[in-house]
Amino acid sequence: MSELDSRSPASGDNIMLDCRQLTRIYSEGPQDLTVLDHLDLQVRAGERVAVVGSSGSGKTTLLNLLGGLDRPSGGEVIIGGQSLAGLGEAALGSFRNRYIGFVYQFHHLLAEFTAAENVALPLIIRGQTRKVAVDKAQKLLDRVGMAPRGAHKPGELSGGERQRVAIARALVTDPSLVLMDEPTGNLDQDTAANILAMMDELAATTDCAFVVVTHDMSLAAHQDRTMRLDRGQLSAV
Ligand SMILES: Nc1ncnc2c1ncn2[C@@H]1O[C@H](COP(=O)(O)OP(=O)(O)OP(=O)(O)O)[C@@H](O)[C@H]1O
Repeated sequence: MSELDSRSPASGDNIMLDCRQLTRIYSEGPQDLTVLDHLDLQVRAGERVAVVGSSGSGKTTLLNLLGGLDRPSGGEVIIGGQSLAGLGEAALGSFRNRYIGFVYQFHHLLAEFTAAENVALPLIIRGQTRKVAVDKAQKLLDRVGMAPRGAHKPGELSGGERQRVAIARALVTDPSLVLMDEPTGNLDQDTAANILAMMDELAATTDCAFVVVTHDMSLAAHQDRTMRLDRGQLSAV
């Protein structure tokens, strides 16, 4: 967080993610659909928050706004003191690459690249040399227990292994915020337990904030707190 710390008033009070009055209205259909309605959420550095809610309640919509993949109809998302509203498209892309890690159930690893190359890619995009990027990628792969499989392409890995590679890729840039959508979906219990243990270690050793969307109540219970999304608002569970 060093670069953000120096320019961030919000990080002084330890709030890493600050959503204020976040509203998203879809206007494409015959009727406007208000999915998020003046939603507030604060997540501290090093804190893990689970978001649960029924299908269609707006969890993906929320994650997309938090990750700067979509723009709100109202309100704002502030990460480490930086309002995403203040960033144009190119700056938003760089900010995302630098400060936000994404882990989705369908991990979108690039099939033609090895696991190590997939993990190194966000650093290469950021302008790091290939050597620096690959060295750091190897460290992250080691951390998720995947170092011996770094030379394999995604098609040669199991679902759980691919998910661990995706987590390494999300963390390789030392993000301030990690957004996870069903990170243990499709995984067997042992692999899911491994991933939970890894998240515990990360939360204890970095000041990264986590927002974890899940239907899995045991995964939710494992986070520091759980919020339920309902009718466009979050409330504590
Ligand atoms: N681009 C869009 N245009 C119009 N409506 C949309 C759009 N994206 C999502 N919606 C609607 O917004 C609501 C919330 O969708 P969202 O995908 O955020 O829910 P969710 O909680 O992630 O659901 P699930 O758990 O089933 O994945 C749904 O009614 C959905 O149909």
